[in-house]
This record gives sequence, C-alpha cells and structure tokens, in this order.
Amino acid sequence: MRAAQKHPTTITLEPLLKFTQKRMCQTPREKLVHLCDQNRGPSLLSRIVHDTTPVLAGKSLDRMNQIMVRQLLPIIDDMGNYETVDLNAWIRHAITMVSTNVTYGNLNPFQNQHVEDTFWELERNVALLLANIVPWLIAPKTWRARKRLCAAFKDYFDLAGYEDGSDLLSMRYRSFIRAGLTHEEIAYAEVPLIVGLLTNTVPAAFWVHFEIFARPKLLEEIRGEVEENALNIAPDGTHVIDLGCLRDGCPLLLSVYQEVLRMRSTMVTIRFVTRDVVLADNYFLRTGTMLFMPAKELGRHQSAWGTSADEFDGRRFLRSSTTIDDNGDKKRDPRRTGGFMAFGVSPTICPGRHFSTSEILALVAMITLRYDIAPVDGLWRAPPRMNSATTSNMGPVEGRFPVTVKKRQKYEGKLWQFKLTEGKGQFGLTVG
Ligand code: HEM
Repeated sequence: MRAAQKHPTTITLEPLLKFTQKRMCQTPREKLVHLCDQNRGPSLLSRIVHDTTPVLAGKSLDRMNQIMVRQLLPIIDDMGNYETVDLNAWIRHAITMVSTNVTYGNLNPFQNQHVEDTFWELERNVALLLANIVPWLIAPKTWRARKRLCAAFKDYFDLAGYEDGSDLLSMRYRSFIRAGLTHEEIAYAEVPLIVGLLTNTVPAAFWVHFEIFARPKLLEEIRGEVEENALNIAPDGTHVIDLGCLRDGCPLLLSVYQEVLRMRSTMVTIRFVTRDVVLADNYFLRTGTMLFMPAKELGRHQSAWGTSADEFDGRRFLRSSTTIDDNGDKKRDPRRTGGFMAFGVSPTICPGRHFSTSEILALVAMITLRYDIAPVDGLWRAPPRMNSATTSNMGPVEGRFPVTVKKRQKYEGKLWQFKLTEGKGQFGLTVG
C-alpha cells in the first residue's frame, strides 16, 4: 500500500471518476470529455472533487454543524415517544434528514418522504446501473428511481434551492454551471454526492450504537466519560452536550468510534495504473492495470494491529500517555495509520469525515445518556448485511432491527441542548 502511495499521479483515481460520472450521472458525451479529460494534470471533475475539502472544513463546517445539531435535537427528543423502534430505519431516517437538510437547505427535496424512499431504493441496486448492460431493461425499478430522484433535484435547482444550501453545494453548483451543465445534468451529477453523504454515515452510526449498547461495561464507561467531560447543566436546568468537549475530552468515545469503523469497513480502494510502474523495486504494473487494496485484509492485518487485530478493542485508538510499556520496551503508537482505511488511502482521504464524525458522535452521546436501548428479544446479535450494497463500505444492515427504548430515570423530564464552539469541527482522526 505504501509503495502505491508513492506514485499518486501514476496510480490514480481519475478513471474511476469518469466511470462514475458516465454511468451514475449519465453526463452526455461531449460534456463528459470536457469534465473528465486530462490535459496534463488533473481533470476538471477531479478538481471539483478536490475543492470539496475546503468547503467541508473551517467556517463552512461550523455552519453545517450548527444546522446539524439544531436538526438532530428534535429527532432525538422524539425517540422517547416510542416504546419500540426499528433502530436501522430510525437511524437511517435521522441521518438522511439531518444530512440532507444541512446540505440542501429549506427546499431540500428529501423533505418529501417519497424522495427519501426513492433514494434508498436506488442505492440498494445501484450496481445494476453501474454495470450498464441495458440498465433500463435489467433494472427498470432502479432506473426509474434515479429518474424520479433527479427530477426532484432538477426542480430544486430550477427554484434556486442552492441559494439556501451549504457551501459544499454552492461550490459544486457553480462549478458545474461553469462547465456548461444544465440543471437536469447537475441533478444527475448530484447522485454520487448524495451517495457519499449518506451511504457510509448511516451504517457507521448504526454499528456505533450497536457495539456500544451491546457492551454494558463499555456503555457505562462512555456515559461516565460524556457526563464528566462534555455535559454541562445550564442555570435553567437545561442539559447541554458540548461538541467541542466530545472532541477534546472524550477520547474513549472517539477511540470506540474509530474501532467500529476499522472493524466494519469493507472498503476496497481501487486505483488505476496510468503508466508502467515498478512498486517497491519488485512488482511491475503495466499501464491499464487496476489495483485493489482491500481494507478487510490490509486494514486488519496483524503487522498493523498486533495479535488482537481481529478483536474489537474499544481502547485501541487511545493515545498512550507513556512511551514505555510494562516490560520497559518503547511503546509503538497504537494508531498505526497504514492499517486504517475506513476513510480511504492517502492522498484520497474522505473530506466529509469531520462532518460525519460530529454527526455520529453527537447522536450517540445524547442517545446513550438519555435512553436505554435493547433488542426486543434481549439478544444483541449482529443483523445481516445487505448483500447488494456496492456504494457503501460500512456494511449496511439488511432488514429491521427492532429495539425497546426506555427513557433513563436519571434524566426524566430534563430539557436537552447541544453546544458548538466555532473552530472545533475538525477531529484528529486516524487516516490511512
Ligand atoms: C462514516 C462516514 C464516511 C465514510 C466511512 C467515508 C468513507 C470514504 C472513503 C473510504 C473515501 C475514499 C474513496 C476512494 O478512495 O475511492 C471517501 C471519499 C469521499 N467522501 Fe467519504 N465517507 C464518509 C462520509 C462522507 C460524507 C458525510 C461526505 C460528504 C459530506 C463524504 C464525501 C466524500 C467525497 C466527496 C469523497 C471523494 C474524495 C476524493 O476523491 O478526493 N464522505 N469517503
């Protein structure tokens, strides 16, 4: 992996961007050429994707997080009104609504339940569209789902919905307009962004809840850590969870989160070899070769994680305060970056990781404090994964996962709020 990373211009993602833009977004041929052809250096599309990083950081990220916590709170409050919920559907709906409202603003097409259902129907079988073998014949439902989704987004762009959206959306909209795309074409070009926005965050949030609630001792430790370091009680009695304190004062929560990603990631990083190259003086790769780097094997290798590589260890990502172990030997940093591929492999690291981390940690911190959750049959058995999922690499769950929800007596009747401190939206996450 390290050897491949040393050749970022020869071993590149570029052809995959073109593939996605052609098959997922149906961009017409001449515009595809304009967007994707490289004239020495990165293509226009690659530059647009690259420009995603600054609009998912700094002040843009603060604004997104501000809206995110405002949207999340009533959804978490509402959870207490039910004795049982399907945790899979509940998390999916919560993350879908919050993330898309943050991104698309007041005219967010996902506010129509039909659009939300349409997107998830599309995502379930999107591989059939990517295969591109007369997709309208072999996958008519998926084909129609994309059409309906993109029709809703075309209306949104016609109504200038982007004026009220995030900086991320506005950057993409302006770039695609400059590239000569119509509103309908931009609507189709939005599909991969919605996929990136939702399809990993939803299952990641599910598994974080699953792994914490299934371990009573860990649950108590997480509750204690959040109460001690991130919960403040305002003079009027409102209980306030401070997101900055989740980041800076709750290392166990952050470690558990990353361990869940490490264990659950099914990411296979794909790169294309654009010129003959020799890796590590040993492996000759011819032009046109595809390189696959699977997180499941490389990301859980004993050389990176030691003998416990296959076990869940919530403390794995804690920074050690001492540099010497019990035997007097020098300790290695437990966060061995080469083995962590959940957010990609450098130089292509997920720019949305800070936003999704804030969203997931805000959700799980408040839910663990306020509610007791357990499967209706009392057994924490991992539900099956959706076999057809191709766009998600976090193992989305197939079917329902019914749980009972009980308000915790300790906080019965309390009012809750989130607090955000500007400039604290970025996390020191491990990256590969
Ligand atoms: C837990 C949640 C998430 C996970 C596990 C995740 C994972 C990843 C991974 C593995 C990649 C690299 C893909 C590759 O190398 O082919 C990636 C790229 C990307 N992600 Fe995420 N992602 C998450 C959330 C998000 C969110 C919320 C957004 C948008 C707001 C987002 C936007 C993107 C974009 C635009 C790229 C392409 C970056 C590039 O090509 O330079 N992701 N993500």
